[in-house]
Amino acid sequence: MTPGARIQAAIEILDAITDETAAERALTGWARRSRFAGSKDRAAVRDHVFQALRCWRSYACLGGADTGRGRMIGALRADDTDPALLFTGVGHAPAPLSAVELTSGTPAVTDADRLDLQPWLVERFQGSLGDDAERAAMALRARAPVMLRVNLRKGSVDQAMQSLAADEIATAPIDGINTALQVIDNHRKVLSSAAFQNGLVEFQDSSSQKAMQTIVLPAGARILDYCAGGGGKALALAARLDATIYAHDADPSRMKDLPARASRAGAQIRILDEDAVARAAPYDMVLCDVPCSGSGTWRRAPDAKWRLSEASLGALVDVQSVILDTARSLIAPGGTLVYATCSVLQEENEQQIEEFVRRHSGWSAVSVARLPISAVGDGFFVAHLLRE
Ligand SMILES: C[S@@+](CC[C@H](N)C(=O)[O-])C[C@H]1O[C@@H](n2cnc3c(N)ncnc32)[C@H](O)[C@@H]1O
Repeated sequence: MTPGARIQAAIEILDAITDETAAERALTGWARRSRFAGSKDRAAVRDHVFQALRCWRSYACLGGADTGRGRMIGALRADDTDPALLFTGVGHAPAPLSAVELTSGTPAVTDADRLDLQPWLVERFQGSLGDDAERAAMALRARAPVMLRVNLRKGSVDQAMQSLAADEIATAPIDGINTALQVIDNHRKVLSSAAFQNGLVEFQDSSSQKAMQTIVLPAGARILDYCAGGGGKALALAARLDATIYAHDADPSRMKDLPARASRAGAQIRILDEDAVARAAPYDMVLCDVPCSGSGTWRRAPDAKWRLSEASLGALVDVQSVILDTARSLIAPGGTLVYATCSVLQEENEQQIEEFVRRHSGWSAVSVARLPISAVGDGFFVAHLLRE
């Protein structure tokens, strides 16, 4: 496909997303209809679509229209590229710019347009992040880094870097996180690399790695990952701690890849259903990596930034507090409840912790940490609650 044809494909997919089709579904639908597109074409079209989703409002301003076409015109202008170079009408490229399109389009002015946030969320985002709000919102407008966690049970960071390099994947260590490697080049080769296949590396954002490193427990401790999902956090704990690790999720299908991931990593993780969770209680530590708005990770899943509503945020906050209250009863005296979100919003973070401590006597927050959205990590929140 020519660069222009890729833009035209992105325009069509963005229009489908505007019509309420989920981004992944719109991309898959296009790929299925476009057998002529090679893997590089598909990757390039996906990149266009995801970048336009990150900058949905500001690109529409720059392009002068709230449409897929307007957004792709805006995307090129944001990149200091003259859209006329690609909107040629030749082959499968988009039609040339009309007289109106040539003169319309202005830089974003309102906070919602400039920061690429929903208008109702701007104040809450600013209230939650204070002086960091502008920088954080801008960081969410750019592509996320690709991060790996080195499984130190399988080898050192140097060995991981060498093994990945042998598969033509360039990586760089991250200061202050002794397991994190940023993929600099060829990230699409990681899945088939020897280092990944042998369990020496796993995909995991550096903030999640850092948050899991705050958990220190003696050998033999019993840990429950209560919202295990794909098991990324449980695997990070298994790689560091000589503990017995259990995993549970209200939706067991979310854990379907966990046995294979654990076996690659050489880790033992026992999956428990709801009854088994209660039978195996109490635990020394229960990790609640709760469902959340994902606002710290919106550059990875940018459509979630536009799907969140005040009502759905409120429902998430309710689910989070129910999970906290349930997990509390599973913890042994002297044990810890670790609460984590990949959100930067106070109502999902500090406020949840304050309200939990207010609701339940005998519990105290012994540490609360916010990890910022940065060039090397997602926004993350982790709090340790001690059962006295
Ligand atoms: C943020 S994700 C977990 C991600 C996972 N820890 C990881 O590292 O890959 C939240 C998970 O919580 C699960 N969940 C939602 N409500 C729950 C509940 N009431 N009890 C337990 N798990 C729940 C969801 O199915 C989802 O898999």
